[in-house]
Amino acid sequence: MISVDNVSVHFGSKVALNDVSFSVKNGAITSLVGKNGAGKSTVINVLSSYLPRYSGKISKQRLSVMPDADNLYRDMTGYHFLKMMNSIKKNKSMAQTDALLRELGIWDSRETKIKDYSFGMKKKVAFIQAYIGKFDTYIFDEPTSGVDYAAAKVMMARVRTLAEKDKAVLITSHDMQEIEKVSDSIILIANGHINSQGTLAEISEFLADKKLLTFVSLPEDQVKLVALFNKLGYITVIDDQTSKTSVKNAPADATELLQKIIENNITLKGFYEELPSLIDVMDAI
Ligand SMILES: Nc1ncnc2c1ncn2[C@@H]1O[C@H](COP(=O)(O)OP(=O)(O)OP(=O)(O)O)[C@@H](O)[C@H]1O
Repeated sequence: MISVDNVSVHFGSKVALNDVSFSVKNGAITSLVGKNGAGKSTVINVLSSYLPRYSGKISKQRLSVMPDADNLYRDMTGYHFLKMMNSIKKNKSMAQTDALLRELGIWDSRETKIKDYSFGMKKKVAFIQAYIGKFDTYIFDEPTSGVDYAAAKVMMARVRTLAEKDKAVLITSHDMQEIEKVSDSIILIANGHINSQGTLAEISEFLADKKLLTFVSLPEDQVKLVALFNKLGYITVIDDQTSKTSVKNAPADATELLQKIIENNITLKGFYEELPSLIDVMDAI
């Protein structure tokens, strides 16, 4: 668990974080999302104690932080470095490290010096270093940037395992689709302020006009369905290839609308709500 209350950070006259409050709960993946310069690294640096000067209150438990890929021991081999970290973290065996090296596809390069690794290979070593050991809270700053798709999937599955073990996990990423997929809670940061924190449904509430309620009808019923929606004053988006009709200004409770559809003898194959995407949210803040 991390609890950040009214934290501010100044770099000279520049206010990097302005009265920031949020929490990172156990058993969940929390993502910190914001544009370049929003304040994500400053949050992580202050949590990791790299920035000792701040005002406000931070409560945290034993923390493991993924290091910067360029801050690893350059002259050691990946394996030598991880063996050293494994022993510092008092792990009894290398089993977990070996498994991760294999899963992330760098087992065969383990005896190569870190300075001769590609950026993505360094990120993998940095991820493993943060992952091994027993901590309460884990911070992964852009773990998958520059990492191949297969390895990024492995990383995110491993991050999920930590949350399932009731650890608190904070990650950052510029990959909005990845964030949407993995996050239990999203913290939106903009210009050093926390804009909002919650699930995608919660943080996108202000974009209610972008929410769509989509109905899948029999192809022959679509014209009737569209006519009904128009009669009821709804704005529709029609896809006649898939027989999907979406309603833009749908009510929060669709019960009455469904009753009207049934009364008009229209057969539905399904209906579902489409939330605004995280990209829509980012575009709007
Ligand atoms: N050491 C520093 N000295 C002065 N200003 C700084 C320093 N570090 C960060 N800043 C400023 O603080 C603000 C927040 O920067 P930060 O690095 O936290 O952003 P970020 O969200 O991590 O961005 P990115 O996505 O580009 O990594 C920016 O305006 C940046 O210019």
